[in-house]
Amino acid sequence: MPEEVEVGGESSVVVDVLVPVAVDVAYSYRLPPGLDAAEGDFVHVPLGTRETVGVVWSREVLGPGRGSNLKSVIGTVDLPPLPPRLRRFIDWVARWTLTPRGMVLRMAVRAPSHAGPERVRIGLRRAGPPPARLTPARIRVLDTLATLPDASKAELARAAGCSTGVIDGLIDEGTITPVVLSAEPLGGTLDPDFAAVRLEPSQKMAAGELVAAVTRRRFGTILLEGVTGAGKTEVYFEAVAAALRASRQVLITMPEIALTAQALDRFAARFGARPAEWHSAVPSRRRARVWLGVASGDVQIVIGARSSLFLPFANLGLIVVDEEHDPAYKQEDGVVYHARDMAVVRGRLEDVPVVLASATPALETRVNAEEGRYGHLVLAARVGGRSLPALAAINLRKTPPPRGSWISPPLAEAIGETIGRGEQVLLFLNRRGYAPLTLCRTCGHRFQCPNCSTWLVEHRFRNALMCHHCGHVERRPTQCPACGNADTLVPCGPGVERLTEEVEQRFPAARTLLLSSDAPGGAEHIREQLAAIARHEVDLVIGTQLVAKGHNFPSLTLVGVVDADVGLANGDPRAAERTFQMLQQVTGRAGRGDKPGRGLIQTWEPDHPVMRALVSGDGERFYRTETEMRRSAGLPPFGRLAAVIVSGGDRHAAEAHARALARAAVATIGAWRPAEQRLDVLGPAEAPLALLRGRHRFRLLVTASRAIDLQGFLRAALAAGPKARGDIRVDIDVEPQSFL
Ligand SMILES: Nc1ncnc2c1ncn2[C@@H]1O[C@H](COP(=O)(O)OP(=O)(O)OP(=O)(O)O)[C@@H](O)[C@H]1O
Ligand SMILES: [Zn+2]
Repeated sequence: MPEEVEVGGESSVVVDVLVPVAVDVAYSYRLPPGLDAAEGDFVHVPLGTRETVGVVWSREVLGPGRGSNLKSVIGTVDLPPLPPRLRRFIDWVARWTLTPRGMVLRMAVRAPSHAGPERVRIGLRRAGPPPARLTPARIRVLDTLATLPDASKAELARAAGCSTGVIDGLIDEGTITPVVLSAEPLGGTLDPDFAAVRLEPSQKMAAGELVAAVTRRRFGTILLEGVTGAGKTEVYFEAVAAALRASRQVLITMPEIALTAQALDRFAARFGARPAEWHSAVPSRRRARVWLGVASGDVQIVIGARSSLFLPFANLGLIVVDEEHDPAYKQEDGVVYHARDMAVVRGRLEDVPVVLASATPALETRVNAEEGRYGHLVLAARVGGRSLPALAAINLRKTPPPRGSWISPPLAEAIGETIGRGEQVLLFLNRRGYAPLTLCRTCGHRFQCPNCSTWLVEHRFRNALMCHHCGHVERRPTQCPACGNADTLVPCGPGVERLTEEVEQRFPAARTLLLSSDAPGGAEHIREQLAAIARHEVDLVIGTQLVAKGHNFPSLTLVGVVDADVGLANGDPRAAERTFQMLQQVTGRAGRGDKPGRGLIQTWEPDHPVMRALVSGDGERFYRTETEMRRSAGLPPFGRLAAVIVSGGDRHAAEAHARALARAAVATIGAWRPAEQRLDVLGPAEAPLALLRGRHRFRLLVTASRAIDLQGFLRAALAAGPKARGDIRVDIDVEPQSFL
């Protein structure tokens, strides 16, 4: 019984409990006699007519007679308390993003509610002699099983390229048998000295700085910038080793799930065991175990996607944000936050160093380093004396591809040469599917998404037209729905599927592989494919941005960028920076092994500053001009930006609300803008994606000097505006990365 509660029940303990729903306040509850809960504890509380689990955010003793009108806490929950630093982080993120605190809490506590035994896995093993009748499919299954022991039925069928029926037949004959496998361990003991690499002098210097930062145990952000293939990973692994030696936990974030998978293997090679993995594709029971292990300190290292920032580390010692420039670090739905920026905040609250690693840092990060807010370590050359790939532009105006194809003669020639030498080629096109647009040759009808203002993308393998924004799918008809003519529908423009078709026609002898995030089989399948590329079981890889970053394919010597202009056309202020980073990354996959590499960039605009910077290798100049442009326009990081997106099912209602909000915001400016400072409200304007998932969208943009309290202003402006009624929704995006 808590000591503050007198037996007579005169004074009482009141706790403020934050619940994981869309509210900002923590509700007050009375602790009934006999029950105690401290700050951070999980408790059952009544909420309206139901019961929910929340977290005690604060606790106080009230004088006699007070608090008696409050509802009581129902009971405590057997989970480790949420550490105070994580609670402060949740408060911070909520304030920064203008999200109700309960929503941020929800990201942090969703996992442990799924605790329980992990589902047993059933794997297959060879059990008896081959069957009397051996078909080609059966032989494939048995061969595949020899290399994939304990595979599940679905995995084996996919890897062997047959139906599960073939496997069932082999089970019936007793050749294969299913076995129950125990849950995978969370990760073995990591050994900081398991397989240390001999670092080169420049790596050694950088690693020394990082190790010193880990040993100091103080917050500080360090940009680790090194050209592609400079060996940055090995460098930050030294910092990880230092944290392990000091018995402190490490968080390494990756922008994409496919990258975490590859990182796990590399990690195991260096530290003797795999760290824990954390992202949406990890089964929920397993995620619950990781969450609990992180809270108890048993899990030493987590490699995860952005949501891993909200894990309850008991004893964090280091955060590494790999590929820190990657736009995928921005979460665009639910709580809208930038994981790289929030990693720096978490590091500050935990008082631990944060390492941002990239070959092409975000302009913001560069400026932070130049202005001394971040430390800056540079690896100027590739390891092992390897040279960076030689880059050249292919002017599509001068040497266009033949009609109906996408590979220009110079690129085709280079591909032929490279494969002829027994080396690998990567063709990069950042467009999923077969064709980005389908139209009727007779009447000009274009297939549009019924819910979004976008064209439907043809996916030929699935025989479907799909919307990449809302997931709408329809069958590709044989007749035009507008004019009724048969066989008049034509695909326009290339996607990776169409490019693959061309490649297979033009290089029939090459072993070709299409790597796309929407292929069936998910992360595990992609991991197998990446490994097959690294083992040189493939000559020609066609891929979207999935292959652009982080990977190390030793035999790859030619990267062809099929359409370098794709990302430049939209009105995004970061379009040039993004394109530069993406092309630098993808061409940086070439020449990482023993043979030198090259990159050929197909473009209609060879004189564009981005292409010039790439080809001349003068990234510095590009960054300088971009930085000056941002500075003179007052754009981030030299000014602040927030987008307010008003949406609703009814176009007029959404527009009217956006206008009223804009008026209220403009009327609020005066009170928030000190003399000499800039604070402006622009719009509303119809969003470029005017219709998304059936909702009409209008955007306001708020721009301000750095010194302005942008969040304070937004809060005041929203409070002064009309209440959102009906299905009208107002979403705030602080420091937007997307302007759609
Ligand atoms: N000191 C070293 N000695 C030998 N090999 C090394 C050394 N450092 C790194 N390597 C190897 O060089 C390759 C490239 O290193 P790494 O992947 O760390 O580069 P990176 O800078 O992270 O590249 P990117 O930014 O392009 O992903 C890897 O195969 C790595 O194992
Ligand atoms: Zn859609």
